[in-house]
Amino acid sequence: EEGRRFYACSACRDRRDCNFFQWEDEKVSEARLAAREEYNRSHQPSFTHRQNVERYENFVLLPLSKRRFCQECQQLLLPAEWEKHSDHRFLCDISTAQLKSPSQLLYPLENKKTNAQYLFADRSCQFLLDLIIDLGFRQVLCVGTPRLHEKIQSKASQEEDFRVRSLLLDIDFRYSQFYTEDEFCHYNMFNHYFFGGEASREICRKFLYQDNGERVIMVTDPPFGGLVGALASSFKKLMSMWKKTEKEGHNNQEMPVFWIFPYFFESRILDYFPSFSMVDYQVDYDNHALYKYGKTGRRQSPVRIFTNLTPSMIVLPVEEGYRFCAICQRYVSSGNQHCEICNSCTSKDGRRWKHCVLCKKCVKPSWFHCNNCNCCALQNHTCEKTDAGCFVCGKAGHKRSTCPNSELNTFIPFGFLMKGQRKESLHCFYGFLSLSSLWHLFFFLLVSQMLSVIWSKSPPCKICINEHHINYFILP
Ligand SMILES: C[S@@+](CC[C@H](N)C(=O)[O-])C[C@H]1O[C@@H](n2cnc3c(N)ncnc32)[C@H](O)[C@@H]1O
Ligand SMILES: [Zn+2]
Ligand SMILES: [Zn+2]
Ligand SMILES: [Zn+2]
Ligand SMILES: [Zn+2]
Ligand SMILES: [Zn+2]
Repeated sequence: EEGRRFYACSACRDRRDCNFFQWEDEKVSEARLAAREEYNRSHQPSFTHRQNVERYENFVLLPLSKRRFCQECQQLLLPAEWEKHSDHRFLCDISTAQLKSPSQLLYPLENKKTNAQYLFADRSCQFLLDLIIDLGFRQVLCVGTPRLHEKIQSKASQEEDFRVRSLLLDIDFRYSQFYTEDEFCHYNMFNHYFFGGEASREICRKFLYQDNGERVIMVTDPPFGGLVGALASSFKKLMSMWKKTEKEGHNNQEMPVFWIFPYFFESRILDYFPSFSMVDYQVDYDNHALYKYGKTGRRQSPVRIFTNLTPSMIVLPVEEGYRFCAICQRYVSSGNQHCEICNSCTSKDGRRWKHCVLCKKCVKPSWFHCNNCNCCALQNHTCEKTDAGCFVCGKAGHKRSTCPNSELNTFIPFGFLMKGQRKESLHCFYGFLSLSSLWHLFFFLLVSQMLSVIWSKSPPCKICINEHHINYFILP
């Protein structure tokens, strides 16, 4: 049952996007190392960040009629380069306003697991910025939040008395065409890696040190398919970078953080950050199909803000139906009723939850208590027989939801077993494959036949929002 440890690409997390693979204890031959180096050299972006900054400086000097953007290469073009892109689709007359909104100009890399670029709807982006300003923050470290960064940057360049500054850390190198080295660092948030080396890390460190780090907040919105553990480890490193600033008298403080993530990851995030709590605010996006329309006709989003700031400080818009619960001392969504027995506003998804006396907790409105399973579940669920053992590891005495071995045996396509994947991956397609019994293999073949028919029309996974699989398990 022991897994074998290996290295793979943390940024892509899909072998179709990046096939790097190496056993932990593998000896790699000189020839293979050289081939790898060569591959890396030939796959560098065509321009460095520095070159891109210089190109941008030249670009803004051009008259409107000479400003082109190649949509196929996702690149600003200087007149000398037009020829090379003549049979590509391109945009003309790129205005200063367009240059200040790169997230509108660039197409979102949303199909790839790697980027999962879901951009904030303006309503949510404005809400975040207003909140940040009202809380008195002046430096915003934007980790994978290009749209928030862009809003801050363009306000700062237009309004003289706007004092907020921001630095974007993101894996999407296309942004290096629009921002200087002080405004954008090419960064992998799954392993805390600065592609620009020590100089780039130093820019980040300096940014966190401004004002003695007193008014810094980090706002991050990672791809939802990513491992919480890997993200948490990187965020802890960023937080400890901040902690090293010499702040008088508050050495035990944590850097304030907004981590934007779906509500069903709450327990995973709290495992790593016990000081965090979930805010009821529903974060909206422009470009994904995840939303369901609620009874009120308003879109319901499962995405929330997790923060280490005191909940009562996070004021949510009353005009959108949020209200303050005086007992819980926090703003909650309109449907979230205070339960007298739990003594808390217990809803996680915005709907009104109901209390189950037998489970001793509040549950989703669509759930009923099942005497077989001894817990609440959907009416038409299939009972998990306790004597059949756990769904994940097969051992008796617990169910898959509490399986202590669920980190094991997660199957990665093309035949590699990976240890270290955690429970949250189990809801996904690949996690499904991991359950290594023949029965599951058979069932998988059956389902994949069905899937191939409906594949093109299949909705995104309700849980992690990736589009290429459907969730099979609904987490409790
Ligand atoms: C869910 S989107 C969030 C965008 C945000 N809602 C906004 O509108 O500004 C995820 C962002 O993280 C970035 N990203 C994806 N993988 C990353 C990685 N390994 N390291 C750093 N950034 C990454 C993407 O390029 C994208 O900008
Ligand atoms: Zn082109
Ligand atoms: Zn309450
Ligand atoms: Zn209750
Ligand atoms: Zn119950
Ligand atoms: Zn049951």
